[in-house]
Amino acid sequence: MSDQLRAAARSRAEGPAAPYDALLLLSFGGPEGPEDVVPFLENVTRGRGIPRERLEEVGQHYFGFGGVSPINAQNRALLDALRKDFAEHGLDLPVYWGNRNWAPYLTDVMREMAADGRRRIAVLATSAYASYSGCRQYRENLADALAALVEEGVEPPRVDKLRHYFNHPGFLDPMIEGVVAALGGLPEDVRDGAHLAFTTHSIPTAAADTSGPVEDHTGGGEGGAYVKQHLDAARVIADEVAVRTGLAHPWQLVYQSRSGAPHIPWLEPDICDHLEALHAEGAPAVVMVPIGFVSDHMEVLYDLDTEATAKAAELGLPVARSATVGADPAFAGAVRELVLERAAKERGEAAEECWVGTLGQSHDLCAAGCCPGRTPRPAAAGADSPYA
Ligand SMILES: CC1=C(CCC(=O)O)c2cc3nc(cc4[nH]c(cc5[nH]c(cc1n2)c(C)c5CCC(=O)O)c(CCC(=O)O)c4C)C(CCC(=O)O)=C3C
Ligand SMILES: [Fe+2]
Repeated sequence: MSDQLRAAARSRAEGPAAPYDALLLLSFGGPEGPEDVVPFLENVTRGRGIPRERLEEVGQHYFGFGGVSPINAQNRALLDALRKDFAEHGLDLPVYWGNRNWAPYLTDVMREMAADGRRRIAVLATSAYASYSGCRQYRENLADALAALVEEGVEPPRVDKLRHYFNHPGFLDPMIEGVVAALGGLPEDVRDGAHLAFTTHSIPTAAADTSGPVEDHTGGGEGGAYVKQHLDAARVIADEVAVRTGLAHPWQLVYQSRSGAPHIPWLEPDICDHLEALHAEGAPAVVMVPIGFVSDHMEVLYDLDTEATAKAAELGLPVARSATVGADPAFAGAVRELVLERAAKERGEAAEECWVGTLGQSHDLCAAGCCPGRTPRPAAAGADSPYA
């Protein structure tokens, strides 16, 4: 009997997600009250050289929201959406949730999964693009969690990280809808001339240059896979919005939420400087499109909805901010497709590719040297993983 036949039989017997027996939603985490803010920021910035003043400033963003980050509520809503979508599609796959920087902590959830008998886990990170912060750092966190289990004498489950989904239609469709809706919410006299400002997290240009697989690395701050992937997603959204509205809105990729020391170059321009420049050249309105983020967390609610929106008001420039995917059913469906696609491949079956834009389907397994950190550390779920 061919391997292909055997795999198909196994999928029928064990379910379409086989060999996976669980999905783990892996996210950033955030404080749930004022007393959590400082320890959370210490978790995030341990050993990362963020200036004290920047930390105090960011702490104020959280205190301004009662010390509660919106990110955990967003992830709970996504968990519900995933469970609902899986149930509706007859996919019997338990979904767990763990974070890098706050409870429920990844290591605790991994221990719980092992105790529940989960042996082969598909991992969805709440970051759609390649970069150290958005990919390898999560893989290092997975390695740390597996190491903790080994230390405790627990057999570590196998973890596979699902591919980057920046160019998956289920990630882009809700944002296309969102931009069309945001344009519709602008005053009629400025709507047609509105610019689209696609925005994402700034990262050090050195990290951008070495983002993605080694063959995508660039020099001189040109941006590597991180910038390329964002440009690809932005172009798909802008083109589709043009089809939907019948107007080609001018667009640009810009950055936000810079931290780090001022003498270290980070990706620019900043969204606030961009709003100023657009205003100076006579743009009548701007839609800020947070393509770099999966949900309405603090980077979106503070840096865009509070800070950049205040900047625009000061300039007298009408702005709107379009929706992130959050718990949109289309995104939940995309996650299901990503799990089933990878499961099929792991069974040795052919899986249909699903992507839009020009870059093609992202790799399943990060090769050695992908998105390196400043100091080499063990990372799971990649070709250089010390785990099975
Ligand atoms: C690429 C990227 C994403 C997108 C991909 C992804 O989502 O993973 C992201 C997401 C997020 N970043 C977040 C929060 C923070 N990020 C910080 C610091 C940093 N982020 C960086 C990069 C990214 N960050 C970098 C290079 C630093 C410098 C320090 C370092 O090199 O590690 C700091 C320290 C203070 C500051 O300087 O801002 C905080 C508090 C939250 C939670 C929000 C909430 O609570 O709702 C989320 C989702
Ligand atoms: Fe961040």
